[in-house]
Amino acid sequence: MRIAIVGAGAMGSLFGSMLSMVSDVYLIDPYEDHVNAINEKGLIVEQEDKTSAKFRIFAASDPFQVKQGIDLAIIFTKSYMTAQAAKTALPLLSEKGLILTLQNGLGNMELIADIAGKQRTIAGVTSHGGTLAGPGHVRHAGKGPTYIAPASSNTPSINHIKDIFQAAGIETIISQNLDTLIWGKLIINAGINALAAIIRVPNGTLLTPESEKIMEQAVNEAVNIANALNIELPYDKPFEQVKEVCKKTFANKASMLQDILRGARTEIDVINQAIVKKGRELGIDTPCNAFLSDIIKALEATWENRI
Ligand SMILES: NC(=O)C1=CN([C@@H]2O[C@H](COP(=O)(O)OP(=O)(O)OC[C@H]3O[C@@H](n4cnc5c(N)ncnc54)[C@H](OP(=O)(O)O)[C@@H]3O)[C@@H](O)[C@H]2O)C=CC1
Ligand SMILES: CC(C)(CO)C(=O)C(=O)O
Repeated sequence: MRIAIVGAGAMGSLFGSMLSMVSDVYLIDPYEDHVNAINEKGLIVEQEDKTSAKFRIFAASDPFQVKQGIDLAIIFTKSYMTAQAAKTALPLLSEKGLILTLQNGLGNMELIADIAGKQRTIAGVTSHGGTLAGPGHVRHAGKGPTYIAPASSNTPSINHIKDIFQAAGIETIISQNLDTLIWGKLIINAGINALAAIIRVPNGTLLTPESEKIMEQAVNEAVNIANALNIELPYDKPFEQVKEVCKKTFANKASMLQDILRGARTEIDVINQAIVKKGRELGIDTPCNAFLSDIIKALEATWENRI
C-alpha cells in the first residue's frame, strides 16, 4: 500500500514511522528543516522508555514530489489546515484511494468530505500521543487504540486499512459510529487541553481538586450538548474517563499546551469553542467552555509580549 501523510509533525511523523515498516510511506509537510533532517539523517522516534529507532522515509515539502497513485492519505495537520491538506491529498490519490483523518476536534471529517466526497473519507480517533522534539525527531508520548469509521455507507471496505495498521503495530478497531468516536474524544480534549495550556502543566498535574472542579464543569457542559444531540458516548462516566486519560498520559504535555508554549495557533475553535457554538444553536449554556476559549484566544493574541 502507498500511504501519504499530509502534515508530518508530531503525529504524522509517528504514524508515518510505524506504517513505514509495512508500507511505502511519503511524508508531506511545509516545515523544511524537519523534511531535510528526515531525508538526510532519517526520522528518529524516541519511545517512552527512552529507547529510540531511526526510520528511512521519503519526506517532501512540495507535494508534487510525491508520485500519484496513493492508496491512503492520512491528514495530520492541525484542524485549521484540514481543507488545504485535503486539497493537497486529493490529486495524489489512486482511483480507489481514500483519505483518513485522525485529528482532534469537530468538523475535520466534514471539511474533507466536502473536498474529496463522503464515500472517499474515513475518520477516527487515536489514543497515541506524540511530541515533536526537533527537526527529524519525534517522541512517542502515549499508546492506545485507534478507532476508524467510514464517513458514509458507500465508502468501500476499510478492512485492508485496519490490517495494515495492525501489521504496523497500531491497534485498530473499525466502528460504524463516527459521532460516538468524535464526541468521545472531543469531551476528553475539552476537559484537558485548554486548562493544561492555561495553567501550563502536564496532564497528570491536572489531578488536583482545584483543577478537577474546572475540568468537571467543562466536561459536564459538553456532555449536555452531546445528550441534546442524541450522541451516544463511548463511556458511562465522562469525567471519570477524563481523569483516567490524565493518569494514562501523566507526563504528556497536551497538544494545546505545546501550541501555546511555541506561540502557535491552537485548535480551540474546534474543541471548547465548538461546544460553545453548538450550545448557542441549541439554547444550552456553556459558560466554562466559553471562559476557557476566551482565555486561550487572549493567550494566542499576546504571545509576543508574554512576561
Ligand atoms: N500531539 C498529540 O499527542 C495528538 C494530536 N492529535 C491531533 O492530531 C493533529 C496533528 O497534531 P500534531 O501532530 O500534534 O501537530 P503538529 O503541529 O506537530 O503537526 C502538524 C504539521 O502539519 C504541518 N502543516 C501545516 N499545514 C500543512 C499543509 N497544508 N500541508 C501539509 N502539512 C501542513 C505543520 O507545519 P507547520 O508547523 O510549519 O505549519 C506541522 O508540521 C491535530 O488535530 C491534533 O489535535 C491527536 C491525538 C494526539
Ligand atoms: C488525549 C490528549 C489530551 C493527550 O495529551 C490529546 O489528545 C491532546 O493532547 O491533544
